[in-house]
Amino acid sequence: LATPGYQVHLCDVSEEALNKGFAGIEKSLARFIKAKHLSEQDAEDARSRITGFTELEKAVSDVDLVVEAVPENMELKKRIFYDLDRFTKPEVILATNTSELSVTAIASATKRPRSVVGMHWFNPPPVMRLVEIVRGVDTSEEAIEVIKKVSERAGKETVVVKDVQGFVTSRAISAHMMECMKILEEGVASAEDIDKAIRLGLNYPMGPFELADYVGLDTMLFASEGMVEAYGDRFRVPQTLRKLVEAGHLGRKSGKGFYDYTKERETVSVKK
Ligand SMILES: C[C@H](O)CC(=O)SCCNC(=O)CCNC(=O)[C@H](O)C(C)(C)COP(=O)(O)OP(=O)(O)OC[C@H]1O[C@@H](n2cnc3c(N)ncnc32)[C@H](O)[C@@H]1OP(=O)(O)O
Ligand SMILES: NC(=O)c1ccc[n+]([C@@H]2O[C@H](COP(=O)([O-])OP(=O)(O)OC[C@H]3O[C@@H](n4cnc5c(N)ncnc54)[C@H](O)[C@@H]3O)[C@@H](O)[C@H]2O)c1
Repeated sequence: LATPGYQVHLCDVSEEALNKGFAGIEKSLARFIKAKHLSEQDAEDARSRITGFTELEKAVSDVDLVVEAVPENMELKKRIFYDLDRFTKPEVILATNTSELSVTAIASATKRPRSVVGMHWFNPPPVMRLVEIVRGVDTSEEAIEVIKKVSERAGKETVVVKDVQGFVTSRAISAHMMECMKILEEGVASAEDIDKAIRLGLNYPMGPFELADYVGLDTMLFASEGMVEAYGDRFRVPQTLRKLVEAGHLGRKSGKGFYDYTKERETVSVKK
C-alpha cells in the first residue's frame, strides 16, 4: 500500500516482529527493482511512507483505514477489533485479512459493524492480482466501495463475495490441499512427486505442499478446522498437517514444514 502512495502505519507486537516485517518489505522492494517494476527512487519513496509502531493506540489514532492481519484466531481478532473500535475515529473503516473466519462475528466486537469488511489478500501480496472483498451481514456499500478503490489503486482486481466459511478462495484451496495430503497419507506418491504432478500436469504455479509451507501450516490448519466445522467430513484435517503444526514445523517461516528450508533444497525448486 505504500508503493502506490498511501501513508502506512505498520503495527506489530514487538520491535523484533516489526523488523521482520520491514525485512520482508525490503526483500520485496529489491525484487521489484531488479525486475525494473520500480526505480530506486520509487522504492525509497515507498519506504519513507511507512512508519513502524508497537502500540496499537498510537498506530491507529489518526488513520482513515485499518487492515488487520494478526494470526487466524477469532478471540484475538475480536480483541483487536474491540480495541480498534475504541482507538480509531468513528468514520474509519476496519478491514480484516482473515482467510476464512466470519467477518460478521469479527464485526460484532465493534459498535460499527457497517464499517467492518473482509479485505483478503493473497501470498505474496505484492504480486498476487486479487483482493477478495467479503461482505459481512451488516457491511455497508460504502465500506465495500472504499476497499474496491484502495485495492484498485494498489493494482489489484477485486471480487465481492458473501461471508460464508472460507469465502471462495480458501474453500477451494483447502479442498485441494486436504485431498493432496490424503493422497500423501495413503502412500500413493511422495510429497515431491505430488508437487511435481500438480505443477507440471495441472499447470499450478506451486504444488500443494510447497504452497502449504509458503502460506504457513498453522494458518492452513486454522483454516481447515473452520472448514470441517462448516462443511463436515469432506474437509477432514489430515493427521500429517496436525502433527507438523504440533511439532512447531510451520513451513517456511519456521524453517521446516513438509520440506526442510534449513538445507539447500534440490528436489522442489518452484520452477522446472
Ligand atoms: C491462505 C490465504 O488466505 C490465501 C492465500 O494466500 S493462498 C496462496 C495464494 N498464492 C499462490 O497460490 C501462489 C502460487 N505461486 C505463485 O503464483 C508463484 O510461484 C510465485 C508468484 C509465488 C512465484 O512465481 P515464480 O514465477 O515461480 O517465481 P519468480 O520468477 O521468482 O517470481 C515471479 C515474479 O514475482 C516476483 N515476486 C515473487 N515474490 C515476490 C515478492 N514477495 N515480492 C515482490 N515480488 C515478488 C518476482 O520478482 C518475479 O517478478 P518478474 O516476473 O517481474 O521478474
Ligand atoms: N499466510 C498467508 O498466505 C495468508 C494469506 C492471506 C491471508 N492470511 C491471513 O492473514 C492473517 C495473518 O496470517 P499470517 O500467515 O501472516 O500469520 P503470521 O503468524 O505469519 O503473522 C502474524 C503477524 O501478526 C503479528 N501479531 C500477533 N498478534 C498481534 C497483535 N496483537 N497486534 C499486532 N500484531 C500482532 C505477529 O507478530 C506476526 O507478525 C491471518 O488472518 C491469515 O489467515 C494469510
